[in-house]
Amino acid sequence: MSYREVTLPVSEEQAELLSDALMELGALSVSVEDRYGDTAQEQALYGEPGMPPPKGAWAQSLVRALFADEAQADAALAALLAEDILPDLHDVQQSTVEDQDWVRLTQSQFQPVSIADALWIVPSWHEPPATDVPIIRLDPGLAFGTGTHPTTRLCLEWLARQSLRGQSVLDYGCGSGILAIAAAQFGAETVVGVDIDPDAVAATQANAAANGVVVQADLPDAVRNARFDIVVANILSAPLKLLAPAIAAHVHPGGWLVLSGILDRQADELIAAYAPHASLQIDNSLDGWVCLAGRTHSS
Ligand SMILES: C[S@@+](CC[C@H](N)C(=O)[O-])C[C@H]1O[C@@H](n2cnc3c(N)ncnc32)[C@H](O)[C@@H]1O
Repeated sequence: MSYREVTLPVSEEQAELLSDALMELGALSVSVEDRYGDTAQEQALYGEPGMPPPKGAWAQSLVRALFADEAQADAALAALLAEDILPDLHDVQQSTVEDQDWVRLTQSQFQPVSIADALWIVPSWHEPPATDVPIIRLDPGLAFGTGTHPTTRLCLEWLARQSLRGQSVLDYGCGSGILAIAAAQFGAETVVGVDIDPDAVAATQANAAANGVVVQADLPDAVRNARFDIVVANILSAPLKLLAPAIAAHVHPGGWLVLSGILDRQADELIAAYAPHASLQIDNSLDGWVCLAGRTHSS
């Protein structure tokens, strides 16, 4: 069995109208994605404090609609033209999508990941490797962080190089809780994860419990006046810059601040934004991303 996929490049304003129209016209599913996803031009749609609320689509979006067959896809496109929702079929593409075991296919994309020979991240459907190093059991879910993304990996590698015994660690923007769980498994005494997304807070709580470690997960307000020996924040350049005073204020004087989610070309700007609070340097880079680390000023 196969399906017919129709792909339409659209502007932000058109994305919702077109998605609704495609569903009305019998699409089995419709998804909207960043036309420039996974490139240097990709856009984040976070609702950051002090910034406009998140939008429903990207400036240049791709709408993908799945139809039962080619005839239904053609009929839907004809209706969009007749209704003047589409001016022409110039940039519209169609392709055949073979039916597959989607669960198995998704699972096959998440293999066990080894971090610096110091940690394994293993999905629940895989046998854990025979190893002496800590293992995090983690499945992809609603919250970001499976260990496969370079920004997460860079933070995990930094944590793996530290001696965390007796240290307090804050994972700012904890997503799945992967960094917080790793810190706890590496021996940190107190570990807290905060996130503006309640789904991420719930995911961190569930993942920490599933891995048998104690991580306190909450919304950022819960740690308003708290300080830690180490703060790791894997967010993105724009929010990291905006939050510089707030994030830096969570680090004890002379403690470590580790920032990720930063493209190579954004490193200097971030180092400058944090200069009043900490002496950051590029710790490591991977696939165009850098991780910055440094100690906060002593007083
Ligand atoms: C790229 S994910 C990182 C997840 C995980 N820490 C990792 O390294 O894989 C960024 C996370 O930061 C959260 N986030 C974004 N802006 C934030 C903010 N202003 N305060 C707290 N969390 C934020 C997002 O909801 C998301 O879960």
